[in-house]
Amino acid sequence: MTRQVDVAILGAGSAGLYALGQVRKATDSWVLIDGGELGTTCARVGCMPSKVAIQVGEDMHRRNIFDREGIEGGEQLILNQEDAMEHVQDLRDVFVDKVLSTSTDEMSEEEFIEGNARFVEPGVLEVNGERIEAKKVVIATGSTPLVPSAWESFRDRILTTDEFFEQEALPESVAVIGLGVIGLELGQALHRFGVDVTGIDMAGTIGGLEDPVARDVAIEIIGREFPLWLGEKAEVSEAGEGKLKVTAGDNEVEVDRLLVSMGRVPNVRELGLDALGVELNDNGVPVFDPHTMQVGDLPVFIAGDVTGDRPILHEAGDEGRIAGFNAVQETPVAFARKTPLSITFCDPNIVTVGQGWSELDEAAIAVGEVKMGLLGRAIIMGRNRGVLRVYADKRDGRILGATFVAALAEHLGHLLSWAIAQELTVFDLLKLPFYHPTMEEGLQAALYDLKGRFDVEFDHPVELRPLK
Ligand SMILES: Cc1cc2nc3c(=O)[nH]c(=O)nc-3n(C[C@H](O)[C@H](O)[C@H](O)COP(=O)(O)OP(=O)(O)OC[C@H]3O[C@@H](n4cnc5c(N)ncnc54)[C@H](O)[C@@H]3O)c2cc1C
Ligand SMILES: NC(=O)c1ccc[n+]([C@@H]2O[C@H](COP(=O)([O-])OP(=O)(O)OC[C@H]3O[C@@H](n4cnc5c(N)ncnc54)[C@H](O)[C@@H]3O)[C@@H](O)[C@H]2O)c1
Repeated sequence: MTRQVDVAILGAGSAGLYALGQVRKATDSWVLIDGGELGTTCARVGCMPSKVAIQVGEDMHRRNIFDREGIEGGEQLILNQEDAMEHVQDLRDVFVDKVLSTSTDEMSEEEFIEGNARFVEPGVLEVNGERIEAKKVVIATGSTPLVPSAWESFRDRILTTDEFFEQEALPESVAVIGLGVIGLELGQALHRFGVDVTGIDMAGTIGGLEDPVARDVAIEIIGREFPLWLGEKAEVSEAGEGKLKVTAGDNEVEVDRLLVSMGRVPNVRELGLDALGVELNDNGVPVFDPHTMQVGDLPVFIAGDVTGDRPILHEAGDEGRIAGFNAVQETPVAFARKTPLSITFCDPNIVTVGQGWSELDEAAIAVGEVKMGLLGRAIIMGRNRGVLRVYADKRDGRILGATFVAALAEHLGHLLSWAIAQELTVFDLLKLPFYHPTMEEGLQAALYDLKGRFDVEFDHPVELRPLK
Protein backbone atom coordinates (compact mmCIF):
# COMPACT_ATOMS: atom_id res chain seq x y z
CA MET A 1 0.00 0.00 0.00
CA THR A 2 1.37 3.46 -0.90
CA ARG A 3 0.07 6.73 0.43
CA GLN A 4 0.83 10.04 -1.27
CA VAL A 5 1.12 13.34 0.61
CA ASP A 6 2.53 16.80 0.01
CA VAL A 7 4.52 16.79 3.27
CA ALA A 8 5.59 14.07 5.72
CA ILE A 9 6.98 15.21 9.09
CA LEU A 10 9.10 12.76 11.07
CA GLY A 11 8.90 13.52 14.78
CA ALA A 12 6.03 15.00 16.82
CA GLY A 13 8.35 16.94 19.14
CA SER A 14 8.53 20.73 19.33
CA ALA A 15 10.34 21.19 15.99
CA GLY A 16 7.97 18.80 14.18
CA LEU A 17 4.87 20.48 15.63
CA TYR A 18 6.14 23.97 14.71
CA ALA A 19 6.83 22.67 11.19
CA LEU A 20 3.31 21.27 11.01
CA GLY A 21 1.90 24.65 12.05
CA GLN A 22 3.39 26.16 8.88
CA VAL A 23 2.53 23.23 6.58
CA ARG A 24 -1.15 23.25 7.63
CA LYS A 25 -1.52 26.84 6.45
CA ALA A 26 -0.75 25.74 2.87
CA THR A 27 -2.06 22.20 2.46
CA ASP A 28 -4.33 19.52 3.98
CA SER A 29 -2.14 16.82 2.48
CA TRP A 30 0.31 15.97 5.26
CA VAL A 31 1.19 13.22 7.68
CA LEU A 32 2.94 13.35 11.06
CA ILE A 33 4.90 10.25 12.09
CA ASP A 34 6.33 9.42 15.54
CA GLY A 35 7.14 6.07 17.08
CA GLY A 36 8.42 7.24 20.47
CA GLU A 37 6.92 8.70 23.64
CA LEU A 38 4.67 11.63 22.76
CA GLY A 39 4.44 14.98 24.52
CA THR A 40 7.82 16.48 23.42
CA THR A 41 11.21 16.25 25.10
CA CYS A 42 10.73 19.80 26.43
CA ALA A 43 7.54 19.04 28.38
CA ARG A 44 8.21 15.37 29.20
CA VAL A 45 11.87 15.08 30.17
CA GLY A 46 13.46 18.45 29.42
CA CYS A 47 12.93 22.16 29.98
CA MET A 48 9.78 21.95 32.07
CA PRO A 49 10.25 19.16 34.67
CA SER A 50 13.87 20.25 35.16
CA LYS A 51 12.69 23.77 36.04
CA VAL A 52 10.18 22.36 38.55
CA ALA A 53 12.98 20.45 40.29
CA ILE A 54 15.19 23.57 40.25
CA GLN A 55 12.36 25.65 41.77
CA VAL A 56 11.83 23.17 44.63
CA GLY A 57 15.58 23.06 45.27
CA GLU A 58 15.81 26.87 45.26
CA ASP A 59 12.88 27.23 47.66
CA MET A 60 14.56 24.80 50.09
CA HIS A 61 17.98 26.41 49.69
CA ARG A 62 16.53 29.79 50.65
CA ARG A 63 16.26 28.57 54.27
CA ASN A 64 20.01 29.16 54.59
CA ILE A 65 19.51 32.90 54.90
CA PHE A 66 16.32 32.86 57.02
CA ASP A 67 18.35 33.23 60.19
CA ARG A 68 19.93 36.45 58.92
CA GLU A 69 16.49 37.79 58.03
CA GLY A 70 15.12 37.04 61.49
CA ILE A 71 12.97 34.15 60.29
CA GLU A 72 13.25 31.33 62.82
CA GLY A 73 12.85 27.58 62.36
CA GLY A 74 14.56 27.25 58.98
CA GLU A 75 16.77 24.43 60.23
CA GLN A 76 13.65 22.37 61.00
CA LEU A 77 12.40 22.43 57.41
CA ILE A 78 12.40 19.03 55.73
CA LEU A 79 12.29 18.35 52.01
CA ASN A 80 10.33 15.14 51.54
CA GLN A 81 12.03 13.77 48.42
CA GLU A 82 9.16 11.49 47.41
CA ASP A 83 6.58 14.28 47.68
CA ALA A 84 8.91 16.64 45.85
CA MET A 85 9.35 14.16 42.98
CA GLU A 86 5.58 13.64 42.88
CA HIS A 87 5.19 17.41 42.51
CA VAL A 88 7.72 17.38 39.64
CA GLN A 89 5.73 14.57 37.99
CA ASP A 90 2.35 16.28 38.57
CA LEU A 91 3.46 19.49 36.88
CA ARG A 92 5.23 17.50 34.14
CA ASP A 93 1.90 15.77 33.43
CA VAL A 94 0.13 19.13 33.20
CA PHE A 95 2.67 20.34 30.61
CA VAL A 96 2.54 17.08 28.63
CA ASP A 97 -1.28 17.01 28.62
CA LYS A 98 -1.32 20.57 27.33
CA VAL A 99 0.91 19.58 24.39
CA LEU A 100 -0.98 16.37 23.60
CA SER A 101 -4.44 17.92 23.80
CA THR A 102 -3.53 20.52 21.19
CA SER A 103 -1.59 18.19 18.87
CA THR A 104 -1.67 14.43 18.31
CA ASP A 105 -4.79 13.82 20.45
CA GLU A 106 -6.77 15.87 17.93
CA MET A 107 -5.43 14.06 14.87
CA SER A 108 -7.08 11.29 12.84
CA GLU A 109 -5.32 8.02 12.00
CA GLU A 110 -4.81 9.42 8.50
CA GLU A 111 -2.98 12.42 9.91
CA PHE A 112 -0.88 10.82 12.66
CA ILE A 113 0.97 7.51 12.31
CA GLU A 114 2.49 5.89 15.39
CA GLY A 115 5.70 4.29 14.17
CA ASN A 116 9.28 5.01 13.22
CA ALA A 117 9.84 6.04 9.63
CA ARG A 118 12.85 5.33 7.45
CA PHE A 119 13.82 6.59 4.03
CA VAL A 120 13.73 4.23 1.04
CA GLU A 121 14.50 7.09 -1.36
CA PRO A 122 14.57 10.90 -0.83
CA GLY A 123 10.77 11.21 -1.32
CA VAL A 124 9.75 7.73 -0.23
CA LEU A 125 9.37 6.55 3.36
CA GLU A 126 8.45 3.29 4.99
CA VAL A 127 6.61 3.09 8.32
CA ASN A 128 4.92 0.03 9.86
CA GLY A 129 5.26 -1.69 6.46
CA GLU A 130 3.41 1.16 4.71
CA ARG A 131 5.06 3.18 1.92
CA ILE A 132 4.55 6.92 1.88
CA GLU A 133 5.44 9.04 -1.11
CA ALA A 134 5.93 12.61 0.06
CA LYS A 135 6.72 15.59 -2.17
CA LYS A 136 8.64 17.04 0.81
CA VAL A 137 9.89 15.53 4.06
CA VAL A 138 10.79 17.29 7.34
CA ILE A 139 13.15 15.37 9.65
CA ALA A 140 12.58 16.46 13.29
CA THR A 141 13.50 13.34 15.24
CA GLY A 142 15.33 14.98 18.15
CA SER A 143 18.20 13.48 20.17
CA THR A 144 18.87 10.92 22.93
CA PRO A 145 21.14 11.12 26.01
CA LEU A 146 24.61 9.75 25.38
CA VAL A 147 25.68 6.84 27.60
CA PRO A 148 29.11 5.32 26.85
CA SER A 149 28.76 1.72 25.68
CA ALA A 150 31.56 0.74 28.13
CA TRP A 151 29.11 1.54 30.98
CA GLU A 152 26.37 -0.83 29.73
CA SER A 153 26.97 -3.27 32.62
CA PHE A 154 26.02 -0.51 35.14
CA ARG A 155 23.03 0.66 33.08
CA ASP A 156 20.60 -0.25 35.91
CA ARG A 157 22.36 2.31 38.14
CA ILE A 158 22.63 5.06 35.52
CA LEU A 159 20.09 7.84 35.38
CA THR A 160 19.79 10.02 32.31
CA THR A 161 17.12 12.68 31.87
CA ASP A 162 15.00 9.97 30.20
CA GLU A 163 14.72 8.21 33.58
CA PHE A 164 15.35 10.93 36.15
CA PHE A 165 11.89 12.53 36.21
CA GLU A 166 10.22 9.11 36.65
CA GLN A 167 12.03 8.43 39.94
CA GLU A 168 9.81 8.12 42.99
CA ALA A 169 12.64 7.92 45.53
CA LEU A 170 16.07 9.45 45.15
CA PRO A 171 19.40 7.71 45.80
CA GLU A 172 21.51 8.80 48.78
CA SER A 173 24.55 9.59 46.65
CA VAL A 174 25.04 10.48 43.00
CA ALA A 175 28.04 11.23 40.79
CA VAL A 176 27.00 13.67 38.08
CA ILE A 177 29.15 12.93 35.04
CA GLY A 178 29.25 15.92 32.71
CA LEU A 179 28.79 19.43 34.13
CA GLY A 180 27.32 21.03 31.05
CA VAL A 181 23.83 22.48 31.13
CA ILE A 182 21.99 19.40 32.37
CA GLY A 183 24.65 18.32 34.88
CA LEU A 184 24.72 21.76 36.52
CA GLU A 185 20.95 22.26 36.60
CA LEU A 186 20.05 18.80 37.89
CA GLY A 187 23.23 18.24 39.92
CA GLN A 188 22.55 21.39 41.94
CA ALA A 189 18.85 20.58 42.27
CA LEU A 190 19.70 17.08 43.56
CA HIS A 191 22.17 18.55 46.06
CA ARG A 192 19.47 20.93 47.29
CA PHE A 193 17.05 17.98 47.58
CA GLY A 194 19.52 16.53 50.11
CA VAL A 195 21.34 14.04 47.86
CA ASP A 196 25.11 13.70 48.32
CA VAL A 197 26.35 14.96 44.92
CA THR A 198 29.82 14.86 43.34
CA GLY A 199 30.16 16.71 40.03
CA ILE A 200 32.71 15.61 37.43
CA ASP A 201 33.68 17.02 34.04
CA MET A 202 36.67 16.21 31.87
CA ALA A 203 36.76 19.86 30.74
CA GLY A 204 38.41 22.47 32.97
CA THR A 205 35.17 24.44 33.09
CA ILE A 206 31.49 24.12 33.95
CA GLY A 207 28.40 25.00 31.93
CA GLY A 208 30.63 25.26 28.86
CA LEU A 209 31.95 28.62 30.12
CA GLU A 210 34.79 29.92 27.92
CA ASP A 211 35.27 33.40 29.43
CA PRO A 212 38.12 32.79 31.95
CA VAL A 213 36.89 35.33 34.53
CA ALA A 214 33.30 34.10 34.45
CA ARG A 215 34.49 30.48 34.54
CA ASP A 216 36.55 30.99 37.71
CA VAL A 217 33.72 32.86 39.44
CA ALA A 218 31.15 30.16 38.55
CA ILE A 219 33.43 27.34 39.71
CA GLU A 220 34.10 29.15 42.99
CA ILE A 221 30.40 29.80 43.72
CA ILE A 222 28.95 26.43 42.70
CA GLY A 223 31.94 24.57 44.15
CA ARG A 224 30.87 25.86 47.61
CA GLU A 225 27.72 23.73 47.36
CA PHE A 226 29.11 20.39 46.18
CA PRO A 227 32.54 19.11 45.04
CA LEU A 228 33.47 19.78 41.40
CA TRP A 229 36.19 17.58 39.93
CA LEU A 230 37.34 19.19 36.71
CA GLY A 231 39.82 18.37 33.99
CA GLU A 232 39.84 14.57 34.23
CA LYS A 233 37.73 11.93 32.52
CA ALA A 234 35.47 9.89 34.80
CA GLU A 235 36.11 6.13 35.07
CA VAL A 236 33.49 3.85 36.64
CA SER A 237 33.77 0.38 38.17
CA GLU A 238 31.85 -1.88 40.57
CA ALA A 239 32.49 -1.12 44.26
CA GLY A 240 30.50 -3.96 45.82
CA GLU A 241 27.15 -3.91 47.67
CA GLY A 242 25.56 -2.41 44.60
CA LYS A 243 27.68 0.74 44.74
CA LEU A 244 29.77 2.19 41.94
CA LYS A 245 33.31 3.49 42.29
CA VAL A 246 33.90 6.66 40.29
CA THR A 247 37.41 7.97 39.79
CA ALA A 248 38.69 11.06 38.00
CA GLY A 249 42.45 11.69 38.25
CA ASP A 250 43.37 11.31 41.94
CA ASN A 251 39.77 11.71 43.13
CA GLU A 252 37.60 8.75 44.05
CA VAL A 253 34.07 8.34 45.40
CA GLU A 254 31.57 5.51 45.93
CA VAL A 255 28.02 6.30 44.92
CA ASP A 256 24.60 4.67 44.55
CA ARG A 257 23.85 6.09 41.11
CA LEU A 258 25.35 8.04 38.21
CA LEU A 259 23.54 10.92 36.59
CA VAL A 260 25.03 10.84 33.11
CA SER A 261 24.82 14.22 31.38
CA MET A 262 27.61 13.93 28.83
CA GLY A 263 25.70 15.36 25.86
CA ARG A 264 23.09 13.98 23.46
CA VAL A 265 23.24 12.12 20.16
CA PRO A 266 20.96 12.88 17.19
CA ASN A 267 18.22 10.33 16.44
CA VAL A 268 19.34 9.43 12.92
CA ARG A 269 20.51 5.83 13.21
CA GLU A 270 17.24 4.21 12.17
CA LEU A 271 16.27 6.76 9.53
CA GLY A 272 18.07 5.11 6.60
CA LEU A 273 19.68 8.44 5.68
CA ASP A 274 22.13 6.70 3.32
CA ALA A 275 19.16 6.46 0.94
CA LEU A 276 19.33 10.27 0.56
CA GLY A 277 22.70 10.00 -1.18
CA VAL A 278 24.05 13.15 0.52
CA GLU A 279 27.08 13.84 2.70
CA LEU A 280 26.60 12.97 6.38
CA ASN A 281 28.68 14.60 9.14
CA ASP A 282 30.53 12.66 11.89
CA ASN A 283 27.27 12.28 13.84
CA GLY A 284 25.49 10.84 10.78
CA VAL A 285 23.49 14.06 10.24
CA PRO A 286 23.03 15.22 6.63
CA VAL A 287 24.68 18.50 5.72
CA PHE A 288 22.03 21.26 5.63
CA ASP A 289 21.67 25.01 5.15
CA PRO A 290 20.90 26.64 8.56
CA HIS A 291 19.00 29.48 6.85
CA THR A 292 16.62 27.31 4.77
CA MET A 293 17.00 24.05 6.78
CA GLN A 294 17.17 22.27 3.40
CA VAL A 295 19.29 19.12 3.11
CA GLY A 296 21.53 19.58 0.04
CA ASP A 297 19.21 20.38 -2.85
CA LEU A 298 16.78 17.60 -1.90
CA PRO A 299 13.07 18.02 -1.12
CA VAL A 300 14.09 17.24 2.47
CA PHE A 301 14.33 19.64 5.43
CA ILE A 302 15.68 19.11 8.95
CA ALA A 303 14.89 20.89 12.24
CA GLY A 304 15.48 20.79 15.99
CA ASP A 305 17.89 18.82 18.17
CA VAL A 306 18.47 16.21 15.46
CA THR A 307 20.71 18.77 13.72
CA GLY A 308 22.98 18.91 16.81
CA ASP A 309 23.45 22.60 15.99
CA ARG A 310 21.45 24.76 18.45
CA PRO A 311 19.79 22.28 20.82
CA ILE A 312 17.48 24.66 22.66
CA LEU A 313 13.76 25.14 22.49
CA HIS A 314 13.32 28.51 20.79
CA GLU A 315 15.82 27.51 18.10
CA ALA A 316 14.00 24.19 17.58
CA GLY A 317 10.86 26.31 17.16
CA ASP A 318 12.46 28.57 14.56
CA GLU A 319 13.99 25.65 12.70
CA GLY A 320 10.62 23.90 12.63
CA ARG A 321 8.99 27.08 11.29
CA ILE A 322 11.66 27.51 8.60
CA ALA A 323 11.54 23.83 7.57
CA GLY A 324 7.72 23.71 7.53
CA PHE A 325 7.42 27.01 5.66
CA ASN A 326 9.97 25.96 3.05
CA ALA A 327 8.40 22.51 2.65
CA VAL A 328 5.38 24.21 1.07
CA GLN A 329 7.26 26.76 -1.11
CA GLU A 330 8.29 26.42 -4.75
CA THR A 331 11.75 27.75 -3.84
CA PRO A 332 13.10 27.70 -0.26
CA VAL A 333 13.44 31.09 1.44
CA ALA A 334 16.60 31.81 3.50
CA PHE A 335 15.87 33.29 6.95
CA ALA A 336 18.18 35.12 9.37
CA ARG A 337 18.84 33.25 12.61
CA LYS A 338 18.45 34.72 16.07
CA THR A 339 21.22 36.20 18.22
CA PRO A 340 22.72 33.29 20.15
CA LEU A 341 21.36 33.16 23.72
CA SER A 342 22.02 30.35 26.15
CA ILE A 343 20.79 30.16 29.73
CA THR A 344 21.74 27.54 32.30
CA PHE A 345 19.18 27.81 35.09
CA CYS A 346 21.58 26.90 37.87
CA ASP A 347 22.05 29.31 40.79
CA PRO A 348 23.57 31.72 39.91
CA ASN A 349 22.38 31.55 36.29
CA ILE A 350 25.06 31.09 33.66
CA VAL A 351 24.21 33.05 30.53
CA THR A 352 26.03 33.60 27.26
CA VAL A 353 24.82 36.00 24.58
CA GLY A 354 26.00 36.87 21.08
CA GLN A 355 29.53 35.95 20.11
CA GLY A 356 31.26 33.63 22.56
CA TRP A 357 34.67 34.33 24.11
CA SER A 358 36.45 31.88 21.80
CA GLU A 359 34.95 33.54 18.68
CA LEU A 360 36.20 37.01 19.64
CA ASP A 361 39.59 38.56 18.93
CA GLU A 362 40.70 39.88 22.34
CA ALA A 363 42.72 42.64 20.66
CA ALA A 364 39.64 43.92 18.83
CA ILE A 365 37.23 44.13 21.76
CA ALA A 366 36.69 46.14 24.92
CA VAL A 367 35.33 44.31 27.98
CA GLY A 368 33.16 45.90 30.67
CA GLU A 369 32.94 44.03 33.96
CA VAL A 370 31.15 44.28 37.25
CA LYS A 371 31.20 41.94 40.24
CA MET A 372 27.81 41.52 41.88
CA GLY A 373 29.12 42.01 45.43
CA LEU A 374 28.08 45.66 45.86
CA LEU A 375 24.87 45.64 43.82
CA GLY A 376 22.04 46.85 46.09
CA ARG A 377 19.24 44.58 44.91
CA ALA A 378 21.51 41.53 44.87
CA ILE A 379 22.58 42.27 48.47
CA ILE A 380 18.92 42.59 49.51
CA MET A 381 18.17 39.18 47.96
CA GLY A 382 21.28 37.65 49.58
CA ARG A 383 22.37 36.63 46.08
CA ASN A 384 25.25 39.01 45.42
CA ARG A 385 27.88 36.59 44.16
CA GLY A 386 28.71 36.63 40.48
CA VAL A 387 30.06 38.65 37.61
CA LEU A 388 28.75 40.35 34.47
CA ARG A 389 31.09 40.71 31.47
CA VAL A 390 30.02 42.58 28.34
CA TYR A 391 32.05 42.64 25.10
CA ALA A 392 31.98 45.49 22.57
CA ASP A 393 33.69 46.30 19.29
CA LYS A 394 36.67 48.50 20.16
CA ARG A 395 36.09 50.68 17.10
CA ASP A 396 32.55 51.88 17.73
CA GLY A 397 31.26 50.39 21.00
CA ARG A 398 28.81 48.04 19.26
CA ILE A 399 27.82 45.27 21.67
CA LEU A 400 29.06 41.90 20.43
CA GLY A 401 28.36 39.52 23.28
CA ALA A 402 28.33 38.89 27.02
CA THR A 403 28.81 36.28 29.70
CA PHE A 404 26.89 36.54 32.94
CA VAL A 405 27.17 34.48 36.12
CA ALA A 406 24.53 36.01 38.37
CA ALA A 407 21.16 35.53 40.01
CA LEU A 408 18.28 36.26 37.60
CA ALA A 409 20.76 36.77 34.75
CA GLU A 410 18.20 34.99 32.53
CA HIS A 411 16.52 38.39 32.20
CA LEU A 412 19.73 40.37 31.61
CA GLY A 413 20.61 37.88 28.86
CA HIS A 414 17.37 38.63 27.04
CA LEU A 415 17.91 42.38 27.27
CA LEU A 416 21.40 42.13 25.86
CA SER A 417 20.48 39.72 23.07
CA TRP A 418 17.75 42.13 21.97
CA ALA A 419 20.28 44.99 22.05
CA ILE A 420 22.74 42.98 19.93
CA ALA A 421 19.98 42.13 17.44
CA GLN A 422 19.30 45.89 17.15
CA GLU A 423 23.05 46.53 16.68
CA LEU A 424 23.11 48.94 19.63
CA THR A 425 26.31 50.38 21.13
CA VAL A 426 27.26 50.79 24.78
CA PHE A 427 26.45 54.50 24.39
CA ASP A 428 22.94 53.71 23.07
CA LEU A 429 22.28 51.33 25.96
CA LEU A 430 23.30 53.83 28.63
CA LYS A 431 20.53 56.15 27.36
CA LEU A 432 17.84 53.60 28.20
CA PRO A 433 16.05 53.55 31.57
CA PHE A 434 17.45 51.50 34.45
CA TYR A 435 15.02 51.29 37.37
CA HIS A 436 16.27 51.42 40.93
CA PRO A 437 16.89 49.08 42.74
CA THR A 438 17.01 46.24 40.18
CA MET A 439 19.42 43.60 38.91
CA GLU A 440 19.46 45.59 35.66
CA GLU A 441 21.56 48.17 37.51
CA GLY A 442 24.29 45.53 37.52
CA LEU A 443 24.17 45.51 33.75
CA GLN A 444 24.24 49.32 33.81
CA ALA A 445 27.39 49.21 35.99
CA ALA A 446 29.06 46.80 33.54
CA LEU A 447 28.12 49.17 30.70
CA TYR A 448 29.64 52.16 32.54
CA ASP A 449 32.82 50.13 33.02
CA LEU A 450 32.75 49.30 29.31
CA LYS A 451 32.20 52.93 28.32
CA GLY A 452 35.24 53.87 30.42
CA ARG A 453 37.38 51.75 28.07
CA PHE A 454 36.60 54.15 25.18
CA ASP A 455 38.46 57.37 24.70
CA VAL A 456 35.40 59.42 23.77
CA GLU A 457 34.18 62.71 25.18
CA PHE A 458 30.55 63.81 24.98
CA ASP A 459 29.48 67.46 25.23
CA HIS A 460 26.45 66.30 27.24
CA PRO A 461 25.82 63.49 29.75
CA VAL A 462 26.04 60.13 27.94
CA GLU A 463 22.73 59.09 29.56
CA LEU A 464 20.82 61.87 27.78
CA ARG A 465 19.78 62.32 24.18
CA PRO A 466 19.56 66.00 23.11
CA LEU A 467 16.32 66.92 21.32
CA LYS A 468 17.05 67.70 17.69
C1 LIG B 1 16.86 17.93 30.72
C2 LIG B 1 16.70 18.94 29.62
C3 LIG B 1 16.43 20.24 29.94
C4 LIG B 1 16.28 21.18 28.93
N1 LIG B 1 16.02 22.47 29.29
C5 LIG B 1 15.89 23.40 28.33
C6 LIG B 1 15.60 24.74 28.69
O1 LIG B 1 15.46 25.08 29.87
N2 LIG B 1 15.47 25.65 27.70
C7 LIG B 1 15.64 25.32 26.38
O2 LIG B 1 15.52 26.20 25.52
N3 LIG B 1 15.90 24.04 26.02
C8 LIG B 1 16.03 23.09 26.96
N4 LIG B 1 16.27 21.80 26.59
C9 LIG B 1 16.39 21.48 25.16
C10 LIG B 1 14.99 21.32 24.49
O3 LIG B 1 14.20 20.47 25.28
C11 LIG B 1 15.17 20.77 23.09
O4 LIG B 1 15.96 21.67 22.34
C12 LIG B 1 13.86 20.57 22.35
O5 LIG B 1 12.95 19.87 23.14
C13 LIG B 1 14.10 19.82 21.04
O6 LIG B 1 12.91 19.57 20.36
P1 LIG B 1 12.88 18.56 19.12
O7 LIG B 1 11.54 18.69 18.49
O8 LIG B 1 14.08 18.75 18.27
O9 LIG B 1 13.03 17.10 19.75
P2 LIG B 1 11.97 16.20 20.55
O10 LIG B 1 10.99 16.98 21.33
O11 LIG B 1 12.80 15.17 21.25
O12 LIG B 1 11.14 15.49 19.39
C14 LIG B 1 11.67 14.47 18.58
C15 LIG B 1 10.57 13.45 18.29
O13 LIG B 1 11.01 12.58 17.25
C16 LIG B 1 10.56 11.26 17.52
N5 LIG B 1 11.36 10.31 16.73
C17 LIG B 1 12.61 9.85 16.96
N6 LIG B 1 12.99 9.00 15.96
C18 LIG B 1 11.96 8.94 15.08
C19 LIG B 1 11.74 8.26 13.82
N7 LIG B 1 12.65 7.47 13.28
N8 LIG B 1 10.56 8.46 13.18
C20 LIG B 1 9.61 9.25 13.71
N9 LIG B 1 9.76 9.92 14.88
C21 LIG B 1 10.92 9.78 15.55
C22 LIG B 1 10.70 11.15 19.03
O14 LIG B 1 9.87 10.12 19.54
C23 LIG B 1 10.27 12.56 19.50
O15 LIG B 1 8.88 12.60 19.77
C24 LIG B 1 16.40 20.81 27.57
C25 LIG B 1 16.65 19.47 27.23
C26 LIG B 1 16.80 18.54 28.24
C27 LIG B 1 17.05 17.10 27.88
N1 LIG C 1 18.77 25.53 30.09
C1 LIG C 1 18.84 24.98 28.88
O1 LIG C 1 18.71 25.63 27.86
C2 LIG C 1 19.10 23.52 28.77
C3 LIG C 1 19.00 22.70 29.89
C4 LIG C 1 19.33 21.36 29.76
C5 LIG C 1 19.69 20.85 28.52
N2 LIG C 1 19.75 21.66 27.45
C6 LIG C 1 20.21 21.13 26.14
O2 LIG C 1 20.53 19.77 26.24
C7 LIG C 1 21.80 19.55 25.61
C8 LIG C 1 22.54 18.42 26.28
O3 LIG C 1 22.95 18.81 27.60
P1 LIG C 1 24.17 18.11 28.31
O4 LIG C 1 24.38 18.83 29.60
O5 LIG C 1 23.98 16.63 28.32
O6 LIG C 1 25.37 18.36 27.30
P2 LIG C 1 26.53 19.47 27.28
O7 LIG C 1 27.18 19.33 25.96
O8 LIG C 1 26.02 20.79 27.71
O9 LIG C 1 27.55 18.99 28.41
C9 LIG C 1 28.19 17.75 28.39
C10 LIG C 1 29.38 17.82 29.33
O10 LIG C 1 29.85 16.49 29.53
C11 LIG C 1 31.26 16.55 29.62
N3 LIG C 1 31.79 15.18 29.34
C12 LIG C 1 31.68 14.48 28.20
N4 LIG C 1 32.29 13.28 28.33
C13 LIG C 1 32.77 13.21 29.62
C14 LIG C 1 33.49 12.23 30.38
N5 LIG C 1 33.84 11.05 29.86
N6 LIG C 1 33.81 12.51 31.68
C15 LIG C 1 33.46 13.70 32.23
N7 LIG C 1 32.80 14.66 31.54
C16 LIG C 1 32.45 14.44 30.26
C17 LIG C 1 31.64 17.59 28.59
O11 LIG C 1 32.93 18.15 28.85
C18 LIG C 1 30.53 18.64 28.77
O12 LIG C 1 30.88 19.64 29.69
C19 LIG C 1 22.55 20.86 25.71
O13 LIG C 1 23.34 21.06 24.57
C20 LIG C 1 21.48 21.89 25.83
O14 LIG C 1 21.32 22.62 24.65
C21 LIG C 1 19.47 23.00 27.56
